[in-house]
Amino acid sequence: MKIIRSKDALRTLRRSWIFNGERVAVVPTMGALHAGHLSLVEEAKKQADRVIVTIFVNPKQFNNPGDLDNYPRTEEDDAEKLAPYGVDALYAPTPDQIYPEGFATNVRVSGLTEDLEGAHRPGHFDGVATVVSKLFLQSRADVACFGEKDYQQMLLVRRLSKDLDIETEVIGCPTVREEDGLAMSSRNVRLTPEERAIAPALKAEMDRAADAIRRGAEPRVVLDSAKAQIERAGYDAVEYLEMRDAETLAPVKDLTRPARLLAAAMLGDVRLIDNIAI
Ligand SMILES: Nc1ncnc2c1ncn2[C@@H]1O[C@H](COP(=O)(O)OP(=O)(O)OP(=O)(O)O)[C@@H](O)[C@H]1O
Ligand SMILES: CC(C)(CO)[C@@H](O)C(=O)[O-]
Ligand code: BAL
Repeated sequence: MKIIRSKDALRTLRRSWIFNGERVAVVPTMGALHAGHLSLVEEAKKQADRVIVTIFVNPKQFNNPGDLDNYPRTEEDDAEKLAPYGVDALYAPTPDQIYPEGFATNVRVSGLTEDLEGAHRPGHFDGVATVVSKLFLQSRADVACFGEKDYQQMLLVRRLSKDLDIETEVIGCPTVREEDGLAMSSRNVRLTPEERAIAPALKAEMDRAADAIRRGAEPRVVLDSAKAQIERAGYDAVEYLEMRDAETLAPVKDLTRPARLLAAAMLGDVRLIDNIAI
């Protein structure tokens, strides 16, 4: 696996692959890799001949400076984790390769990003859209794998790729979970043992709520009661727990179209998100 720091080196490598008619996949990450990321790498291997994993902790998408400072950075371990997966290149650019002196462009996807995560993390999705546009254009990959764990992010990336005529197809991959149902996330390592024991309550209550709604209970009542249960289990605050159209994320009141439950909640100073199909 080659470790690449510059966009020029990435371009040279990609050109040699394209010259041989090989398909290229990219898996964008912020590092601190876990089994969720590795499932994206496995899907990328199925989709293409060559796989690039990117690691870049993107300052532009952190709305909270403490979160950026505390974000785990474990590049050596990450490279070791990737080694058995037959990844061709690890692209871990220096910041100037993404945001050179004078950088002044902002990519914003409207509509999809204004609510849910967008409402609670101002500026976050502009940062994601901007960096993902750059990673797509620098890698010129045929496909990119994104996790459903960050469902709103996956939809916005799909939208921007279509809107900007970027020829990178966005593939969504299912959320990988711990045995007790907690969605794997790089931020989970910041939970104390007590918080880690409480953490599965979020998914458990979402499952219970989804069952009740499928059986015909009134969604608003079910979701309000699920929020209260999550807080009773020990979460500090549920920021949102909503039922939305699975494609547009518009609010929905019934199950006439595929829908999704999406939630974000604070546990101590760690913010966890999750979503499930309903
Ligand atoms: N549990 C998971 N299952 C499937 N994909 C995942 C999972 N966790 C993260 N991903 C995906 O991996 C990619 C990189 O995500 P990222 O590096 O932010 O990891 P993360 O664990 O989501 O970290 P964070 O703590 O920032 O949420 C994204 O496409 C994300 O959706
Ligand atoms: C897509 C991404 C790598 C952009 O920085 C990030 O938001 C993430 O890790 O999900
Ligand atoms: N996993 C999405 C990136 C973020 O939370 O900043």
